Amino acid sequence: MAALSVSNLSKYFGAHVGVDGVSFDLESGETAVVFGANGAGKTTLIRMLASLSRPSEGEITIDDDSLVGNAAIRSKIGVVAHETMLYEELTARENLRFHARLHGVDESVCDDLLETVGLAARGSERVSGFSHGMSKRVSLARALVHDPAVLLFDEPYTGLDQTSLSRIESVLTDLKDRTVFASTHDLERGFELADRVLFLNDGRLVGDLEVEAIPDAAAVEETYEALCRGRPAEPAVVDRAGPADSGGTR
Ligand SMILES: Nc1ncnc2c1ncn2[C@@H]1O[C@H](COP(=O)(O)OP(=O)(O)OP(=O)(O)O)[C@@H](O)[C@H]1O
Repeated sequence: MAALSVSNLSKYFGAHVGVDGVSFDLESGETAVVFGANGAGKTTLIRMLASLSRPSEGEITIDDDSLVGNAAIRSKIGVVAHETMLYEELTARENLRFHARLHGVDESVCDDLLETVGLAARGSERVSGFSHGMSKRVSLARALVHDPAVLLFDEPYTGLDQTSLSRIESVLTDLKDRTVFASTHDLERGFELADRVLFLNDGRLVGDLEVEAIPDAAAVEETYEALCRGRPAEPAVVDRAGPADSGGTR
């Protein structure tokens, strides 16, 4: 049974297609990184998985239960989105405790998580005074409060100071037993983190490769370009998504 299953998922913005017939399964404990050019559909895809946006078509299941419109299943997901979605006037600890109460979780996990993201000493400070990197770390801690089966992270490494970057990188590395789905432009770090790399182009999944099929981080871009041209990448790789022009129905 796949931990996260996405079937023929599409999102239309009027006549414009943001995500087009995307399908993939993630096994429990797998980390997948989605890579694609600007406008390829990464954020749109993650927002649908995070229930922040309703799919136009298709299905998302977590442990075989349908996600859309199902609050109980939504709680199996932790989300770090572009917007940190924190309460700016609350302290870091209060933000985490609020989330713990929402999910009926023992609040004692909050201090452990602040420690995990390197903010134990700043827990009593209001988030409004935090840098972008610190807010992102609080957002990551909050996403983990309810011990979700699946963590979604949109652009974990973008716009961060070095301290936040190293800390987030190390937390994600330590989450290796969890199912993680992240988008990134950071090929080097994304490659280090991933078991699987999904390639999006113009909303379509043009490749879905085990990381072992890609020689190194430098080859990710080259692989992407080959897949966008509709060719199998070199060296020979398994492209489970099929040819680039196989999309969903409209
Ligand atoms: N709310 C919206 N209304 C209309 N079009 C949208 C909306 N959100 C996204 N799009 C379009 O959908 C496509 C996919 O956008 P998306 O933001 O998901 O791409 P992305 O891969 O995350 O890009 P980036 O790397 O720049 O963040 C783009 O063409 C974008 O302009």
